[in-house]
Amino acid sequence: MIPTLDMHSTLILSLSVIAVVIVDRLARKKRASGGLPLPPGPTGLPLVGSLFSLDKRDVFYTYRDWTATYGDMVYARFLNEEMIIINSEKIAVDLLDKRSNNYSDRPFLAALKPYGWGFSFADVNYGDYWRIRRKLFHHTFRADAVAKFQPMQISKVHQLLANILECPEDYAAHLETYNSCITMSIVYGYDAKPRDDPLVDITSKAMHGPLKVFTPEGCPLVNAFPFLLRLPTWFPGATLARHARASHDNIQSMGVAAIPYMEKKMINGTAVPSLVTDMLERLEEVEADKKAAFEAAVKDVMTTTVAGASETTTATLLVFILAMVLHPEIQQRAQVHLDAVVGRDRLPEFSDRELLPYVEAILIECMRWEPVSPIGRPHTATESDVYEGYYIPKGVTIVANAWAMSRNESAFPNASEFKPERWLDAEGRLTVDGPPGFVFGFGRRVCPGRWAADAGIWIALCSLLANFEFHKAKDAKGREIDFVPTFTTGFVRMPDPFPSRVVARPGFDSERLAQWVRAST
Ligand code: HEM
Repeated sequence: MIPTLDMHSTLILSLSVIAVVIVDRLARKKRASGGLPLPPGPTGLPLVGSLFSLDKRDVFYTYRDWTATYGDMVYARFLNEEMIIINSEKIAVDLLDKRSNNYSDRPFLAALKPYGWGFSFADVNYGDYWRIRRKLFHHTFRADAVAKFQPMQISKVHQLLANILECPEDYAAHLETYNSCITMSIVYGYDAKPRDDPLVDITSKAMHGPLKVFTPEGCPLVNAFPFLLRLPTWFPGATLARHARASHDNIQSMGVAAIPYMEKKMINGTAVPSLVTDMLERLEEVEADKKAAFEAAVKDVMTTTVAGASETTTATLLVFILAMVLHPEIQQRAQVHLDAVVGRDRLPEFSDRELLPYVEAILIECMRWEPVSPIGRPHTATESDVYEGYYIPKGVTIVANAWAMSRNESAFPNASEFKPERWLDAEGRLTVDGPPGFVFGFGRRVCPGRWAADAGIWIALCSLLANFEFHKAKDAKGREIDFVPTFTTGFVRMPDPFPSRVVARPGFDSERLAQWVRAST
């Protein structure tokens, strides 16, 4: 949510400037469209467009509701930003996947650099600058490279189980620590403490908050009034500038926090394989005059990785716990499967995965049921285009509404229900080989961290199910507390805290865990 802005005095002046810009842009578009119509959409108000029609918390509801009136591809304007919202997976695939040479760019975000997020290759324009960074990232995170992280992911899962045994009510914080520890290990080879680790804390502080300004309703506002980001922080009403400065400082601290650790490890020869060591090996092959650019790209990749991984995986595991609390029968059924395959005298391993289709279906259904990235990341059209007779203007922001796609009743009957069986045939075999495409985005910008994410989520989900039960919390009279789930807002959406109880399954305690861990190493 955008911080409340004290900007009435500047608003009128700025609106008149925008009015000129809008009139000019619309006139140009009319001329360039060759008479073809824009996709249908709400008319909106003069100047502000449809900005005030959006759901205050979750814009994807409004976007989806527009489908009933305007169809699956909706054109809307927010201030001077034009947007095409895609509510169907087929259209998203047709445009963002099949015509990815035209739809791989990102829209301009005025807040990006002032907030300290200039490092993020997830947000830069499509071109060589992005390509170099994505290639470096891919080198460490491609499907056939991530298996090398499995032993580390297993050991972090053991820590997660120990943390939850010790303090079950703090499971959300333990999940966040689990994911941060994995990311720190992959990026820096850093062995984070299971609790209160300084580097994890710095990272968490840097990641929380700024994501909320990079929202579809936030961006047009900030893009239209970029000077608000640059006001002196002492200026009355300079809330946005203060937020930006704080975020910038936090990102700076995060960027340098791991360096002393890495230097020490390098000097004494104890650095473990990581993205950084991978990159340093490659640095040796880089020509002298290109080394500085390569190092800059590596720094961007490191920080983007930490950012990309920061909330998404935790959010998915929280959705899983929510689903288990709401559906005890599904939880029990999964535990029967787990007990049959893993037994009750060891911890789950990656090699169990193929034998656990029901657990796999739970994971896929978690990702479909409440997509943690409900509107993905915006793309933009590099050149004007035509789709099914509609004109798509160059530079228009394209939003693929994953949440609407997850609610497609013809693909997912009773879509708002959590039903792992939708991914299984009558014999209990999986009918798909992964979550639906909209979960991880589209085309050349599709999430490149999905294989690492998938492994980290699967082993945690499986280990938690095998060893804990998830229930609704009880009131003073011992009755279960019913609740309606609510979710955070922003690019990453996760369940708000809900009344729950996590208890170890019979026979599982710290002694047993220590025994199993010893036996598995
Ligand atoms: C459940 C977990 C995750 C989900 C649901 C998710 C989802 C997404 C989505 C929807 C996008 C935008 C795709 C598009 O533009 O169409 C994205 C981009 C990205 N993700 Fe993920 N992600 C997850 C985990 C991760 C992890 C663990 C990492 C890092 C290790 C990561 C790194 C990135 C990066 C770097 C991009 C930007 C790609 C680019 O612009 O070229 N993600 N992710």
